[in-house]
Amino acid sequence: MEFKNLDSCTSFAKLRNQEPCSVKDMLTKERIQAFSILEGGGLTYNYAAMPVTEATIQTLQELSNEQQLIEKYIALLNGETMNTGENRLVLHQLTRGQILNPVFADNEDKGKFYQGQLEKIKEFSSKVRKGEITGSTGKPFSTVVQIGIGGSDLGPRALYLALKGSQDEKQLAAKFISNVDPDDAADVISGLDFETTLFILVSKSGTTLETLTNRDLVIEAIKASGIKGIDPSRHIVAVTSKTSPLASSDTVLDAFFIDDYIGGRYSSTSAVGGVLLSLAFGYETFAELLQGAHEADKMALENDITKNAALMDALIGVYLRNVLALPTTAILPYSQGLNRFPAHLQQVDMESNGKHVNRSGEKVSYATGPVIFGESGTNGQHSFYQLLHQGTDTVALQFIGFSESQYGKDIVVEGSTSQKKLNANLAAQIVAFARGKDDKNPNKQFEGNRYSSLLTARTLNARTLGALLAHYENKVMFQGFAWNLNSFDQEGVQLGKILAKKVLEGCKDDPILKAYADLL
Ligand SMILES: O=P(O)(O)OC[C@H]1O[C@H](O)[C@H](O)[C@@H](O)[C@@H]1O
Repeated sequence: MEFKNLDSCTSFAKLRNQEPCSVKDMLTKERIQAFSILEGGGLTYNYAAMPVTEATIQTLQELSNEQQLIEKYIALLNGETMNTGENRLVLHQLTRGQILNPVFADNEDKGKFYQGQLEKIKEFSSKVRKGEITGSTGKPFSTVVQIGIGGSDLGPRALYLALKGSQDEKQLAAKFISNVDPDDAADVISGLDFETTLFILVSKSGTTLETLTNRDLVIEAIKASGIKGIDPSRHIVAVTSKTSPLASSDTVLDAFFIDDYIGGRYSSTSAVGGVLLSLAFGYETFAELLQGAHEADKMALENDITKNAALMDALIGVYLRNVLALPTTAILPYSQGLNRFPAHLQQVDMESNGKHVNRSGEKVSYATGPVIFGESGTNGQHSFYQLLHQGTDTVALQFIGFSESQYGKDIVVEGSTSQKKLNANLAAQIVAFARGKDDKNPNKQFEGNRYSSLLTARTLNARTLGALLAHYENKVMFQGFAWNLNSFDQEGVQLGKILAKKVLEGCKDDPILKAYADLL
């Protein structure tokens, strides 16, 4: 396997020399049908409104071959040390099922280890949901609160919100405490009945300041509640690494484990998301989510880019970033359930590929990960779409849509249901962005040629959600390979943490830090 920079690829030079095309006149019914890829898990990726021709696609295929994107994915699945910065394997796909060879590390079969944790989650969540495991005063649990930050919060939270509307059976309510701002915890705690609340303390490292602080805050609040006989340790479970300080703690009801080979932002399909989702919706729902993700992971092995949605999305993304020089990507789900999904993808994408050096630590001379932002539609239309339509920057657009709503509670107003109105808006936006509109008045002129892709499924459920999650994780992975980055470490978040510690220690010898600290 060869690791080389994007700008040393002959296929990339070829791509740059091709005449860019405009989607303005290209969008036809035939193209919409043809430029579509079935992804596992009931998901379809459509790239008809992306500025690519058959020639572009051919060259992107050459780039995929030249950068050995599939070979690198295979190596990752087979347990090669792809996270070179931290000298770790990268095994999040294995949390949803084994695809290739068994992977051995730390003297164990890692697939079996993750499976073992799943079994444990299944049993525990079932007992809690049946009331066989209760709080310390004997009442069954009815609420779970996840305490965690970054990958231990964003993914699980986004997935929980996405599935809340697709379940009609018994649900345990879930809430989240992440920020070290005490108002976050205070707000959540104020509405809780501690006797029926189970806290899930999630920290892979077991050392994250925010999470440990919030744990202590919660324990103090439980103690201060004055509830007779309440024991905080019977209301907390931990999700962490076996070696973390939280694991050895006798202050928790139970502990579930992940390991160093699951990056925080890729941990939603491990115990980090599994405990919460299984408690809230039942283990079967979590298993369906894993199944959807596993199906998409398997599809991502396809060499032919016209049959591999995540790979195609990744390569078109590279084209937009490195040939058309677009700095930003907007994630636009036309689904209220996905309203925190863009926030999760910000971490997945920007923490993975927001890097300026390659795997060998050399500075690269091309653009890497884009800025990601997003909001659910149609809300976003009434906010930032003005810039998307008529601003001076072209933003790469990624729409997500579903034919059916989750709750199915809908009425016909003026001849159409709300779901129809939602999807009519989505279709209209894609066409408006691509085609634009001529007008004599420059203020009302839409240039068009603004590119978008569309991920669709019949409805947002556990399986399609799992596939959607895997789609983006795999897209980011392929882009990291194409850019020759290590997408699996995150050194860039360290400096601020270290300086914050210095501030807490009294700033010692740094007058600038002290000046800022004194402002607050
Ligand atoms: O799960 P934890 O070890 O508490 O880590 C929580 C978060 O901390 C760091 O800031 C990392 O940048 C994130 O990738 C991680 O998800």
